[in-house]
Amino acid sequence: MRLDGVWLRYHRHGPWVLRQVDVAIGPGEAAVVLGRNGAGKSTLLQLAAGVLRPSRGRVADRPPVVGWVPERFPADQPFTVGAYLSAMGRVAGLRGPAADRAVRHWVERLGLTRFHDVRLPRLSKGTAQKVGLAQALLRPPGLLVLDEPWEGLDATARESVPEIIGEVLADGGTVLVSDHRGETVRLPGARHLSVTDGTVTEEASSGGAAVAVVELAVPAAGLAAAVARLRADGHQILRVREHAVPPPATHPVPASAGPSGTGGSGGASAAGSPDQAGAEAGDSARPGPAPEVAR
Ligand SMILES: Nc1ncnc2c1ncn2[C@@H]1O[C@H](COP(=O)(O)OP(=O)(O)OP(=O)(O)O)[C@@H](O)[C@H]1O
Repeated sequence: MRLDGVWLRYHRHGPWVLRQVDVAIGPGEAAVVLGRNGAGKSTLLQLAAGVLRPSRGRVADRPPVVGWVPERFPADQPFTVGAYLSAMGRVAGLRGPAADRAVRHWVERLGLTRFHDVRLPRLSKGTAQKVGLAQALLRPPGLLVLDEPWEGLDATARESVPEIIGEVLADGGTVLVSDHRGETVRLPGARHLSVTDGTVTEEASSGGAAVAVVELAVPAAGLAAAVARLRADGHQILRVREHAVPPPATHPVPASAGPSGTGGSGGASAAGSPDQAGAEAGDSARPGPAPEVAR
């Protein structure tokens, strides 16, 4: 699918949120949309999914089946989980046994069985998010668009998101996912699109490229915000640890200083243990003593 010269503003005389966006993502490709809060990530995703229409330009070659997972599942609806998913299956064009099978499959896979007869407004945020994920997958999507899919999910469900994305890609689907926390380190093959000042640029993939490890100290009270900001800027958080007193400052090591200075092993360890990332980010960022956390 392609966004050709797409511009978007929400009101006729309002500010442009996105300007001249030209992006093409092919079958079997995943792209992660990065950017600060309010940068325009959700807007870009909604344009791709067809929830919003461009003010200028066009979206072309959108696959016929689109799975759309909004950042916040609209749980204020008087249906049970089972009834809602069955209805969404019908909306997606599934009929009879095919709809029942799809609902059963995703309810079981996402651990929703015991919530089948529970009404949506009574669900916790995380469980409601899983229902939002399930409805997008009832028919195998040619395009899966996920807005911050990790938000509010429990650890098990978080693990299943990259798995599900991998399956959609393996079936030739296209995946677009926004991530202000940098959790998409779990999608190593994905392209990275950065939204800044209304424009979208593609970041060079760091796959295979040398990385450097920078140690920095931040005030404990501002840890969560600092971690979020660094991730939003596309940096990988390898580890967070607490110090009773600020550690002594060290000087930057020149890139030519050899393996211990270039951080080659740090990059490898980040790639080797990314699954710890984010699941505990909120925990490690809370005030109070925290164990050393690998990320
Ligand atoms: N329905 C709307 N009407 C008017 N302005 C909107 C609307 N939705 C979003 N905006 C504005 O568009 C800009 C981009 O918002 P968007 O939600 O796309 O950002 P985002 O990068 O997804 O942010 P976040 O990470 O906080 O979800 C913001 O300035 C926001 O206030």
